[in-house]
Amino acid sequence: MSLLVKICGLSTRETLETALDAGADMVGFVFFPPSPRHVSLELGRDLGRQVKRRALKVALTVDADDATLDNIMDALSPDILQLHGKESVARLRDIKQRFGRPVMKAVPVATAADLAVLPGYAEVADRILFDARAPKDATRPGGLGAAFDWHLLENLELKLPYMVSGGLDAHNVAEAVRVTRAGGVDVSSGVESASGVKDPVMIKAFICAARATQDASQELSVR
Ligand SMILES: O=C(O)c1ccccc1NCC(=O)[C@H](O)[C@H](O)COP(=O)(O)O
Repeated sequence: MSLLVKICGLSTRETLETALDAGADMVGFVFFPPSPRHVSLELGRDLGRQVKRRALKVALTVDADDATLDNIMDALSPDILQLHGKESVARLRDIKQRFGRPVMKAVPVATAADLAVLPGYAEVADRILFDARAPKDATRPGGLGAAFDWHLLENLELKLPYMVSGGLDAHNVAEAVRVTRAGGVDVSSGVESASGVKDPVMIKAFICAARATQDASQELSVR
């Protein structure tokens, strides 16, 4: 199974095209106004049309209500709903039933105790995104460019696919994959020249570095 690469927080046609051309498997759009990467429904509709099924469209929300999700579904028609707030297992079940899309639940990680929520989410979510737990005074629950201790996932046994995120960049993504054995990687800050400003060169470098981890593991497996 090849490594899934997600570029999150895309908000311009140019950088979206760069991510698609470079082979991103998932492109994430943030619908959370306090974020520097927030996209309006109109922009989300426009960027969504540009994807043209070249990658999976991921709508990222934080504790969004049904009306908000309805509007996002209409504008973007996302392939995956990424829930990055305090959504309960029951809320996940409700969202899946109501909107009929796969759900990726973000799980904030700071200590091993944070993994206690996994059994409940694993019953409903389609995928887990491990991210660094945001500081208490943070203005948003993710996209902060901070890594967590990947060794907390070293012995993880999870029956559903998971991605690792939080402070990744072209230089550390290989180590993150090696330690966590994640089937996917997700990045936002690590491909930006400034907060919310995606950098095409950094996007290409990240995807290249992520793909190289596959080549390395395939070489090992054929030896
Ligand atoms: O990216 C944001 O601004 C954001 C805002 C609110 C909730 C989640 C957010 N991002 C979630 C993501 O999926 C990020 O890619 C993930 O947290 C990793 O971000 P980074 O550490 O900046 O690479």
